[in-house]
Amino acid sequence: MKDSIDSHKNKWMQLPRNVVVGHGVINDTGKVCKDLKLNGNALIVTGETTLKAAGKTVEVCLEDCGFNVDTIIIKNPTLDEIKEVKDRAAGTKASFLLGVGGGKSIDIAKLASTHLDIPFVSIPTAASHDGIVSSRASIRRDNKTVSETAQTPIAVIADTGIIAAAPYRLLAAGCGDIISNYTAVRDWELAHRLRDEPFSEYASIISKMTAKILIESAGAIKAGIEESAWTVMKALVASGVAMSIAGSSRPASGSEHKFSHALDELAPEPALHGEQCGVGTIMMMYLHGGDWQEIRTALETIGAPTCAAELGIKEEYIIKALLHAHEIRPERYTILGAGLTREAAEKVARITKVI
Ligand SMILES: NC(=O)c1ccc[n+]([C@@H]2O[C@H](COP(=O)([O-])OP(=O)(O)OC[C@H]3O[C@@H](n4cnc5c(N)ncnc54)[C@H](O)[C@@H]3O)[C@@H](O)[C@H]2O)c1
Ligand SMILES: O=P(O)(O)OC[C@@H](O)CO
Ligand SMILES: [Zn+2]
Repeated sequence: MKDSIDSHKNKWMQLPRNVVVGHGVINDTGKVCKDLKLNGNALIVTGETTLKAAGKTVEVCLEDCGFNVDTIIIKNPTLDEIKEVKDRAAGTKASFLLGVGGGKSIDIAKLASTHLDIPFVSIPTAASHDGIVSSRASIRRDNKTVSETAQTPIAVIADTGIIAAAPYRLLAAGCGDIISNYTAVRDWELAHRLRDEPFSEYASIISKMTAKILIESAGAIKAGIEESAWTVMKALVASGVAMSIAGSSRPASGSEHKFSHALDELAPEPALHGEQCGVGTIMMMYLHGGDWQEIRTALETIGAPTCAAELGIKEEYIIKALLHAHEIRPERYTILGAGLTREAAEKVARITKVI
């Protein structure tokens, strides 16, 4: 039989099996793991703060359900720390990992479990990033941020009580990470048109719609309100699913993420990932000729930073990051093209009131 073009098509999409969101659901961690037929030894990957916020509770829940539990404290998603987690998991014969914390704990657990070929459960303690369900891990390699393919968590347990009690700055940062989908999709469309890059209509629509719903809900996102944690968590899950459908971070990461990654490399004290991406979105939307004021107003309404001073980053680093952003993942084509001139970088930052 003659092969048709369609018979060559092959796509592998990974999505989580259980997504459990709600007040107090952290107490169901053991039950969720049993439901997934996980057993044996568990390794919790968490940070110092998030151990107190949720890691200890996860430990107790798992032990109550008969699991042997070990915990490792991590700081940054570097190759060294990922190796430490893998060695510890091998030493304790862990049969699954749990990432409990912000984006860094989750990315480390995600990538280490992928390398070990064991399942991983994602337990976010803050709605600060959209890596909660994605099949990507953003890690540091030679002081550069790289995006690696990783497995999707087998389950997500998002306790809105814990997330709402976390510092509000984290929730506002998560909104910045979602709003950045607007420019990420515009960049992707551009790369599709100019470079014939593969493009997923479904992933792009989910990604844009998620940002749109969040912008429309901006006025209702407030500190200490659990409903706000729900709204942002739903958006982060949807954005992660868009990345899993695309099989890349393209629907959620474009020129604004390059700007944020450049700040991570250049600024002495970078701000939160989502905060930097939000500010980057204002400027990249200006470059795209879109409604950058809408982005700025939404971030302002939410209480997320919109300028260098609010990020706590000196203006010179904003310009440096704009000048170097295109060098980050050069294979990912965006509106930054081959780079901005200093004059253009200063102009975009001034017009959009970032500096
Ligand atoms: N894999 C992906 O698809 C993806 C998507 C978006 C972001 N990321 C990555 O995620 C990271 C950003 O995530 P992040 O902003 O959460 O960073 P993070 O993990 O460093 O967390 C930020 C801070 O919040 C604190 N924190 C978290 N929960 C808390 C709580 N309940 N109470 C008090 N403090 C709490 C942490 O201790 C930390 O100091 C970056 O490395 C970024 O590249 C990955
Ligand atoms: O691939 P990167 O640029 O790390 O992006 C992943 C994530 O930050 C998207 O919100
Ligand atoms: Zn991001």
